Amino acid sequence: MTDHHDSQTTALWPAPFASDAVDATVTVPGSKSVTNRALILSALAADPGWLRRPLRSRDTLLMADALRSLGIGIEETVSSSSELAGPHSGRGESWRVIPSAPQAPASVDVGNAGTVMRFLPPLAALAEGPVRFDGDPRSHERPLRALIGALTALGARIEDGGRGALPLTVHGVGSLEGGQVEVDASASSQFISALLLSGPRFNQGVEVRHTGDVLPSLPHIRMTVDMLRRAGAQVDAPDSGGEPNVWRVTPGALLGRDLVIEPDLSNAQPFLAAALVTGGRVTIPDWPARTTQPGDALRGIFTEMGGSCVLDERGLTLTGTGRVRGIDADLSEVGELTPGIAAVAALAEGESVLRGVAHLRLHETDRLAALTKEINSLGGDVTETADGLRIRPRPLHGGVFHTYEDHRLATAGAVLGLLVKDVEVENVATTAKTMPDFPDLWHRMLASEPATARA
Ligand SMILES: O=C(O)C1=C[C@@H](OP(=O)(O)O)[C@@H](O)[C@H](O)C1
Ligand SMILES: C=C(OP(=O)(O)O)C(=O)O
Repeated sequence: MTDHHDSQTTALWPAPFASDAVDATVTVPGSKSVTNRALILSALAADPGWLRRPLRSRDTLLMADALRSLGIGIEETVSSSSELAGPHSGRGESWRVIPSAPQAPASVDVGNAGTVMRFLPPLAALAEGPVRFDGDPRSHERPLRALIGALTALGARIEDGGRGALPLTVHGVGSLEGGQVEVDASASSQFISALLLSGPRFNQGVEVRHTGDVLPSLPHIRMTVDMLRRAGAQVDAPDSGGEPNVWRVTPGALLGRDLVIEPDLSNAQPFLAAALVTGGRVTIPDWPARTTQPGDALRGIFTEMGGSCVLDERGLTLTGTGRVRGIDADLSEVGELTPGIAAVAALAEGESVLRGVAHLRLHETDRLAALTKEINSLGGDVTETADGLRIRPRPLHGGVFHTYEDHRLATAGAVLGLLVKDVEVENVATTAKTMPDFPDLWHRMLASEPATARA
């Protein structure tokens, strides 16, 4: 939770107050997690592939730029064809990825993207020469030690000054031996996803054994396994009859694919929350019938908190009654949903306890400390527990909601502002990490125009 004082980060956005129940259709942009996995898998493929309707945000542009600096071709095309854009979106963007062996020397800016700082070092180990990684000040504090240790055990040489963190340099020799490795991924599931994604290209493939006592964000590991299999990789996983806590990827070529990126269901959260807390109705088009995205759990969570959900050919529609119930929930599988759930819980009728999310202290900011401080500064009653938050609703008042360069803090502040007059969200532009159009989509939702994001 560091404070920043330049003019952009201190700019205040008056969060719109909802004088009526919202009633809107909101097309949300593509999934960050799917886009960045698709970029890695296409970069490692044997032939060119396409990403249709990729997310274009800070995290995905950083990934694309990093891959380009490693010699991978990524061409962006915009088409007005409604076929590519989908029925609800006016434009369609496609990225064509032309794979090649990763080139060094290269330099990678990871920003504050967990997916870039974790998924790219294993791929960089396949280059011949040094690849330097650095990023925002916060990236130096985010966990990386267990991944550095695992990659070193698999044959990579990594120079990190013993910090176990960024900045670091991966010195590749053109290939990586791979094989069996142990990793404690209790700080981030992304360590496991990182090793698996490049695993098909290691000489011996990879067998990853998680040794920690907890493992967060399991759906994100399932997403990795699912996308690897769709790209032609052979993967054994605990879910498909394998040993618990062990994942195995066989060496082999990956297919270049033509992939339509699903909407980001975690970024649908603030819009669904708006329907819930105002007693309105919001439809998110193109909600997938089957998905590994953790945001799909919102259907159950927001139903338990008082909404009702219908998934049909129009997409997912959440209808609220205006009454919001507190919840006692283990969010370890869906940690990235915590800030949005905390905002709704602060507006509920009863107490909430959110558990299983101690690792959020090492996300974009210390999310448990930030949510506690900011909701309490508006008059709330939030206390941190060892692994989460206890939230007792109180009448809230306006004030500045600081966001600590965390996109999900900014969207949580916007949800509070719907029911609390005069909330000002500091640095709403930080939503650009995963949803640059957020302020526009939010205003359009409130104006009850069907809102359309850049696809
Ligand atoms: O693999 C991914 O795409 C992600 C995994 C999760 O990370 P952690 O396991 O570090 O929480 C999640 O919070 C993050 O937003 C995206
Ligand atoms: C934790 C998150 O991001 P990252 O990919 O940077 O870990 C998030 O988006 O909530």
